[in-house]
Amino acid sequence: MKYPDNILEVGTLLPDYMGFIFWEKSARYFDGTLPTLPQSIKKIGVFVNANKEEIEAQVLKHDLQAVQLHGQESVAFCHELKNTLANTTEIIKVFSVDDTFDFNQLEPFETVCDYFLFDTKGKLPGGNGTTFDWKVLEQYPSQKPFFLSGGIGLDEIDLVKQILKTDLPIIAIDVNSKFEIEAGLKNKEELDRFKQKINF
Ligand SMILES: O=C(O)c1ccccc1N[C@@H]1O[C@H](COP(=O)(O)O)[C@@H](O)[C@H]1O
Repeated sequence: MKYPDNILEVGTLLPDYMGFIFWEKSARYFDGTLPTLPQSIKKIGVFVNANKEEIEAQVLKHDLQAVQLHGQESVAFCHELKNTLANTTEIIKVFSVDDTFDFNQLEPFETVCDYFLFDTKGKLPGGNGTTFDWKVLEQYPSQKPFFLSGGIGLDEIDLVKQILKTDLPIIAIDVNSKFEIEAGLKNKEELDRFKQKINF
């Protein structure tokens, strides 16, 4: 999300989370002032290999309830960040998935983040607009709840409904570029349709 009026408009749909990209190279880069959203919506800051001070500054400035680490952040970094943010901010660690993804790499992150997020491996760190083959998630070895992400749009409604019927601990369906009129500007009507259809 990027534009205040659009943020407020989408806020009326009461998503559980709303994300703001703090990676300067993104067309969705957010450097404005956040309007006041309903309290139930947790604001996520999305970062790519940012340093601790930068993350902490944005958390304080925008009163973020969660940070999404969308780069190659290490276990030690997540651990340090968790202590710095005094456990009051959720830490979501992103993994870029393809058919060869090794789920063993998750284990050391178990104790240093609150959620995993699985996005599709692509040219960009995120926002590639492509899905990965969710069949690989049959190998998911953990109980930790995760966000399902990567190129999810209206065409994926049936697949989303199917995967939500499995035992996988999916806590959120994360949508982005497939619901855009232009980068950062979301189509509220389409988001509403998606939300009603998946009824999550
Ligand atoms: O959207 C971006 O520009 C972006 C840039 C850098 C890191 C993450 C980014 N977006 C996140 O990527 C996933 C998947 O998005 P999409 O559905 O494939 O467009 C999502 O979490 C976005 O917040």
